[in-house]
Amino acid sequence: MDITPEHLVGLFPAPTPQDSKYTRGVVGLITGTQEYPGAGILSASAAASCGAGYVRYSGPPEARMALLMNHPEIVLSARPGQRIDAWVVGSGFPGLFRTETSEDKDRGADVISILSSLDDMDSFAVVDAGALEAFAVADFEARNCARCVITPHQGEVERLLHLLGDELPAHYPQQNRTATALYLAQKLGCTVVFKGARTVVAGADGTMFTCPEATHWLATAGSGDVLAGIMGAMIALNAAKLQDKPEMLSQVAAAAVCVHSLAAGMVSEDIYSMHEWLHSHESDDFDDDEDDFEDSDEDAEFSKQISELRRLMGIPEIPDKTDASVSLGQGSEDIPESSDAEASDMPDGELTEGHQIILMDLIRALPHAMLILRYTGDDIMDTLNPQNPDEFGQFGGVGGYPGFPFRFGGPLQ
Ligand SMILES: NC(=O)C1=CN([C@@H]2O[C@H](COP(=O)(O)OP(=O)(O)OC[C@H]3O[C@@H](n4cnc5c(N)ncnc54)[C@H](OP(=O)(O)O)[C@@H]3O)[C@@H](O)[C@H]2O)[C@@H](O)CC1
Ligand SMILES: Nc1ncnc2c1ncn2[C@@H]1O[C@H](COP(=O)(O)OP(=O)(O)O)[C@@H](O)[C@H]1O
Repeated sequence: MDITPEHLVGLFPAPTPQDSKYTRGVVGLITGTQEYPGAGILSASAAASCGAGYVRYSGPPEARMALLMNHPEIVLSARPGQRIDAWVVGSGFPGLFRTETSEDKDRGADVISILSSLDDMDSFAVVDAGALEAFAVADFEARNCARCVITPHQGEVERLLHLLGDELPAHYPQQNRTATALYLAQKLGCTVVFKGARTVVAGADGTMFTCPEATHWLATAGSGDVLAGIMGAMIALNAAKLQDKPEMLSQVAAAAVCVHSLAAGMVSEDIYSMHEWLHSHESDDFDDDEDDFEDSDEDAEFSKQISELRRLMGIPEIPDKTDASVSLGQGSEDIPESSDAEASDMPDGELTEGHQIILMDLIRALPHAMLILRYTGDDIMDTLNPQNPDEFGQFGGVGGYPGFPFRFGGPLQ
C-alpha cells in the first residue's frame, strides 16, 4: 500500500509533564569509521535533531569531536548492555570486518553483540551499510531480526543477496524492487527499507509500503546516513508503542522515509511532490466525527501549538479552525502570488481539520529534519542551493513554489 500522511499521525508525540529524557527515546549509534567519520556526524546529528530524548554515540575521534562542538547534548559512549531503545549501526562502515583501525574493529564486534541481544534488551535497530554483513554471520541469531530495520540501497541489496548465497532473480532489480524487498524481509524476518528514488518498505509479515517519490536532490553522498539517524530517533520516540505492537515497525520506518524526503523537498524547494502527496489523501476519518474537535483545554493547547509552529515555519494562519476548509494557496496575503506558469498545475487542495492534525505532526518533525539536512549541510546545501537557480528541477527554484503554504525560510533561514 502507499504510505499516506495519515500514517505519520501520532509518531511525533509532544512531551508531557510525565516525560523524561528516557521516555522520549534513547538512541545509540555506532556509525562512522576512520575512513568515513562524516557518516557518524550525519547520523548522530540527525538523531539528536529529530527529537530523541537522549543520544549516545560511539565513533572515531574526528566524529566525536565534531559532534561535541555541534551537539554537546550527545553523550560520547554507546556500548552493548546499555539501555538503548533504538540502535543505529553500520553507516560509514565499509564492512563490519573491513575497517582499518583496531578501535573500528572493536566497534564492529560491538555491533554483532548488540544485534544478538536486541530481544534481551527490548531494543530495536536500524542496520545500515557495512552492518548489513551481520546477516551473513553464521552465529548471528535470527531470533533478533524482527527487531531490525535494514536500509540497503540497490548495491547493498545485491551484495546482501550474494552473501546469503542467493541468485539474483532474472527480472531484478528495476522491474521488481517491491518483490525483492518482500523476499528479503521474509527471508531474514526483518523490516526492509529498499532505498531509491521511490523507496519501498517491507515488513516480515508481508506488509508493504510504497513511499512517495522523493526529490532527486537527495541523490547525494550522506543522505542515507541522515535517514538512518531520523529513523533511529523515530523508532526510539515510539519504542513503548512498538513493544506492544512490533508489527508497526515497518510503518514507523516508512514514516521516517517520508519525513526525510519531505524535509529534503522543503530544503531544496522542490516541493511539488510534497504538496501532491499531502493532498492526494483526504482524511475523512477525522471529518466524520465532530466530537474529535470538541472544545477542551487539550484542543485549545493543540490549536495554540499549531499556531506557534505555523508562525515559526512561516505557514499562514488558518482564519477559523471551525471553518469548513481553507483553500490552500489562496488563504493568506503572506503567500506569494502565483506568477509562474507551473502554478496553475498545482492541485487545489483543501485544508480540512483532519489535515490540520497531519500537518501538526509534520510541523513537529520537519523543522528538525530540515535542520539536519541544512546542518549536514555544507555538502548537501551546496548541492541543494546551486548558484544558478535555473539548474533546479521543473518545480524547484530559489523562491520556492508559488502558492504553496510551506514557505522556505522561517527560523532556519
Ligand atoms: N561523508 C561520509 O562519511 C560518507 C559516508 N558514507 C557511508 O559510508 C558507506 C560506504 O559508502 P560508499 O559510498 O563508499 O559505498 P556504497 O554506497 O556502499 O557503495 C559501494 C558500491 O555499491 C554500489 N552502489 C552504491 N550505490 C548504489 C546504487 N544506488 N545502486 C547500485 N549500486 C550502488 C557501487 O558499486 P558499482 O556499481 O560501482 O560496482 C558502489 O561502488 C555508506 O554506506 C555510507 O553509510 C557515504 O554516505 C558517503 C559519504
Ligand atoms: N534519484 C533519487 N531520487 C530521490 N531520492 C534518492 C535518489 N537517489 C537516492 N535517493 C535517496 O537518498 C538516500 C541515499 O542513501 P544511500 O544510497 O545510502 O547514500 P549514502 O550512503 O551516500 O548516504 C536514500 O534515502 C535514497 O532513497
